[in-house]
Amino acid sequence: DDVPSDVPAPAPVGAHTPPVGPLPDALLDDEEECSSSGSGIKGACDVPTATPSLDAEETAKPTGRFYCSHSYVNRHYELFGSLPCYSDNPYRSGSIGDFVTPDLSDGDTVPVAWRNGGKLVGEYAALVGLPDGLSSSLLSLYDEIEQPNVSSNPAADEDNGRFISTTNDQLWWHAETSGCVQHISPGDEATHDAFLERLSIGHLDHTLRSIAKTYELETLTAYEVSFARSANCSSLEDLEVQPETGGYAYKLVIPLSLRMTASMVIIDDGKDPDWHLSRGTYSYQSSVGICIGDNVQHSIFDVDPTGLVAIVHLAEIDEVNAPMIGGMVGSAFPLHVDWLESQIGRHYDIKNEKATMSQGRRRFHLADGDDCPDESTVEEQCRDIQMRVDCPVLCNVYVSTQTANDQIELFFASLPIDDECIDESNECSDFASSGMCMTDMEEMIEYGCNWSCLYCQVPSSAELFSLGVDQVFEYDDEEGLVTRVPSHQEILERIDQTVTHMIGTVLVQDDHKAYRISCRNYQPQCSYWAASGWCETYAGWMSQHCPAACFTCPLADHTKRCPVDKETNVIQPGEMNFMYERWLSEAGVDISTLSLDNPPPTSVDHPFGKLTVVSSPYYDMTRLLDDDEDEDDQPPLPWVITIEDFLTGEECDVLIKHGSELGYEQSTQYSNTADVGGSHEFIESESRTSTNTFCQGDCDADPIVRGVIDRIVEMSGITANHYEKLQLVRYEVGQYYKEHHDYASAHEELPFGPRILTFFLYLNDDYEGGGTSFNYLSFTSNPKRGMLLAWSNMQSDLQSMDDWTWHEALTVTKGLKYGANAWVHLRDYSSVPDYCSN
Ligand SMILES: O=C(O)CCC(=O)C(=O)O
Ligand SMILES: [Fe+2]
Repeated sequence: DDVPSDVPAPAPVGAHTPPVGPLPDALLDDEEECSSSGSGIKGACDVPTATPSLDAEETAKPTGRFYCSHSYVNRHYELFGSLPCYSDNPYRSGSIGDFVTPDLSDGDTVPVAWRNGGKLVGEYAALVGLPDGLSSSLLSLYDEIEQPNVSSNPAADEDNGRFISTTNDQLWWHAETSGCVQHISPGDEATHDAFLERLSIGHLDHTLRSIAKTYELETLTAYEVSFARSANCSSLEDLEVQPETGGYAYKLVIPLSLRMTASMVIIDDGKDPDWHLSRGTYSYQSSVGICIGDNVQHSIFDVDPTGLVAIVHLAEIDEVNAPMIGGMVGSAFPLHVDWLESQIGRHYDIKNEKATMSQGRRRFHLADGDDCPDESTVEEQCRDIQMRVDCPVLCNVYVSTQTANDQIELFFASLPIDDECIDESNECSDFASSGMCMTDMEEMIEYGCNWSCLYCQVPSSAELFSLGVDQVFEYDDEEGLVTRVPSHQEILERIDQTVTHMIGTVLVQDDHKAYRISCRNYQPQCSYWAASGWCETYAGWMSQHCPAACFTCPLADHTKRCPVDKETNVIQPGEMNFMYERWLSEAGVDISTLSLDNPPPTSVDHPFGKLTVVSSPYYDMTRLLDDDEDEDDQPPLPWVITIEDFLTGEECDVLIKHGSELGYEQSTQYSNTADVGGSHEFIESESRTSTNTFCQGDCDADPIVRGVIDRIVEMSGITANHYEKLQLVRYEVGQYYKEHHDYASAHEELPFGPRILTFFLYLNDDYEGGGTSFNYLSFTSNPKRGMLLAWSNMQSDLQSMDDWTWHEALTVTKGLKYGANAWVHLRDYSSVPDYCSN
């Protein structure tokens, strides 16, 4: 064998420290001849045998057909050694020469570079010895894409690629890139995963580790993968340039099915119009891949219509290069920057098992933009790359949050099936979705709702369990509340910790039983906020909206989060009527003599205005009852009273003015059904078509408004902290508020308690219709500007709502109606935080 045995070796990676400094002169020499014969793998010229010596570069003077020299470099241009290349490139005349590789075994990584006129080119390229199983593992995957489909229907071009759905539920994107190369890349993340799984079967992690060592990278992530076919290439057309990432992004090309003639060119820059003539080519060998890095122009060219390679894009992803890589949208799997960042530090594990896949890939949760099309047109529209970037969830590009539940599902799957765990009533799922598993655990157990409530000793239902809504990475912090923006990594860690908390505590510990259905993330930004410290800063609010991310499941229950203190009730049972009786006595009526036989007068002068008794417990109710109704079954009649001129005209005008300034909005109604977390919604409803606003800010601070509130306080004897802000209402012609009650049972469980009284104020009267009608009391008010209408919403015993005081605001038939509600609560209202208010 003519080949000197001391040709510099592809030394085991990391086995030496490369010398630093300028290139030795010897390497700047011009072409040298290859020394004749031998039995190299190329047949034409012997390939130097690899040996681990680094001292012999000067003696490595290949002769014969080797005519250029090239160097091993790392990414700092430090010299490792040199290898000859040979001159008789059969396809290109005038090229400097082809690179010749030694035999590489699995894990050997040889950084390579051509040298041209003393200049090193192709700075970040390396040959990589591949594990034996890798090609066959990937080929088997390619076979599953129904090859005939690929080869008989070449896709037109990049923009007109097409999706191929395979029988095993994979989705591939098949497009022809410039020239003659067809790319077949995963069309969704599940397929992407399948590809990575095959890579891991082939021990890709081992290869990646070698590459990472060669380039002195901490980590490598296989962020994009595809198959490439060189179909009908007749010239060097498929020129690509790796982006400039400072040495952190690479692509590894793995030969799968090639003839000896299939080649790849690597060149230095695109400035030379004859670039393809100026640099050498590299011919593939079966178990050697080529890793191409920054700024390296390269191309598959020519001659092998069946040529097939796999391309694995690798990067040490960080905040700097993620946007650069992410900017190169161009496959069916758009490289969203957020997605890339979320893969930081991810590496393929050495184990072949699927279970270790989680080591290699970060589950990623991305939200769709606002303008995504509806489902029906998705298939067509999602062929557009931009659409796939903008609507990744809709287009099924990235893993949806549901799969953050993978671990949870595994957890459930690992549990024994508990046959005892059943529902004994069909109503259980409704109970569960209304939050009763949390608030009424004893009843739910009695009903036998163990399954729906996940109460079983071993909660064996992944189906019902949820971490809540999809989590996102972005938060538009308009109010500037976030003091520290969390990194994606931190957000993902928070999601992981949430899963761990669920599996380790919530789903297994008895004291968390009640919260298994309700402990969720109710907002998409929960993990973001939690990672930024909000569980501490905004503890109460977060425990309502994000109990899962804050690990505060028991506080999902508002009775725990917002305790009710009945000791602070402003009136005691039986005292409800005292207020009205005091009014009468203030108007000179002797209330001690009042009885059914001696009812109060219907009209008296009160210091605050002309007082009319519309209804009182001393009035006869029989006229209000149907024939079949018995008086004894009915609660006593309530007090309903009007006081004319309670407000001055000026006060009315000021309130109307403030209402207009604040802006009236479509009114809502309070929903009595709680969501799973025990919160109640305000819903727009057909039964309330008017608009309203709340008197806050300038309105509430206005001395004239304060005067009105002081008067109501004096009149009621209940201090201002028990009132909601005045609700200013406005009805246009045709608007109304259908029969309803101001009492809301859900308020009983809230810190401020139910609305015991309503003071309704009429602010104008230049309209028609619009009276307030109490159908059970056969009374409809006759609106007068400045008039107060006062009634009780609860019976005097404070045990239940007063059914007599259902009421409605009749349709306004002409003009505009303005009014105001002052609602009085049983307990303090003003200091109750928002997160305890519904
Ligand atoms: O506008 C009215 O007359 C009554 C309004 C009312 O009942 C309410 O807003 O709750
Ligand atoms: Fe009302």
